[in-house]
Amino acid sequence: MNSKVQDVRNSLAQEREAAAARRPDRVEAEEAVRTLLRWAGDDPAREGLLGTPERVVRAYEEFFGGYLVDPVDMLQRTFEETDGYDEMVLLRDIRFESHCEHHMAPIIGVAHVAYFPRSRVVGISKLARVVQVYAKRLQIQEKMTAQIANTIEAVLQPHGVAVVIEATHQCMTTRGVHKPGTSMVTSRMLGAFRNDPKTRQEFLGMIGK
Ligand SMILES: Nc1nc2c(ncn2[C@@H]2O[C@H](COP(=O)(O)OP(=O)(O)OP(=O)(O)O)[C@@H](O)[C@H]2O)c(=O)[nH]1
Ligand SMILES: [Zn+2]
Repeated sequence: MNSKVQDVRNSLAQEREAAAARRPDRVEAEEAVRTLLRWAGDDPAREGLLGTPERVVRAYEEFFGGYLVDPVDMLQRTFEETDGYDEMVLLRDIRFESHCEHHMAPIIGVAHVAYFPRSRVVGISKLARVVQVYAKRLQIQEKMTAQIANTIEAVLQPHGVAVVIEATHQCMTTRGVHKPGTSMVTSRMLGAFRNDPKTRQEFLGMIGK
């Protein structure tokens, strides 16, 4: 395993350990939901809300399940019999749901992920899985974009990686500044996508930009 991958792995393992140490138990988490229900002005003891803390805690396990998964593991199985395929591989319109770390409001959008294989290719679903792992955490879009690209680069060591994310932030559309219809676009280009304008153009053309 190369040292970049080892670095990514070590820091992820440390994050997971720290997260496990901080993690409250389920009873404590459910109590926190009751507190928020009272903060919203409602009565957690009324019939309709009795099961809500348990449901919210389960929903959180789903929304934030990405902390427990190692994205490096997902990219370990690669295939070498490609008959010399050395063009771009692009997975377009990977829909994702995330949550912003400022308001814990949904971020909903699509990611486009491309890479230029060196000698090995990865199962295409794994690119979508990497997006999903980083989405299922509290995020800002810039960081999520960089994490996806950096992980693919570190593990596959391709000639280049490009990630573009377009998303709607509900903290901007349903509260605060209230601007429905806005979307945020971020990109991270590495290797050939950063250095070669033609490659970058080809990629942007393929995702309709
Ligand atoms: N750069 C970036 N900003 C984000 C992202 N998600 C949410 N934000 C912004 O984070 C900022 C947090 O700003 P604050 O002023 O601390 O929070 P606030 O008082 O709730 O601000 P408003 O949303 O303007 O009401 C807001 O401008 C959000 O729009 C993201 O993924 N990237
Ligand atoms: Zn927000």
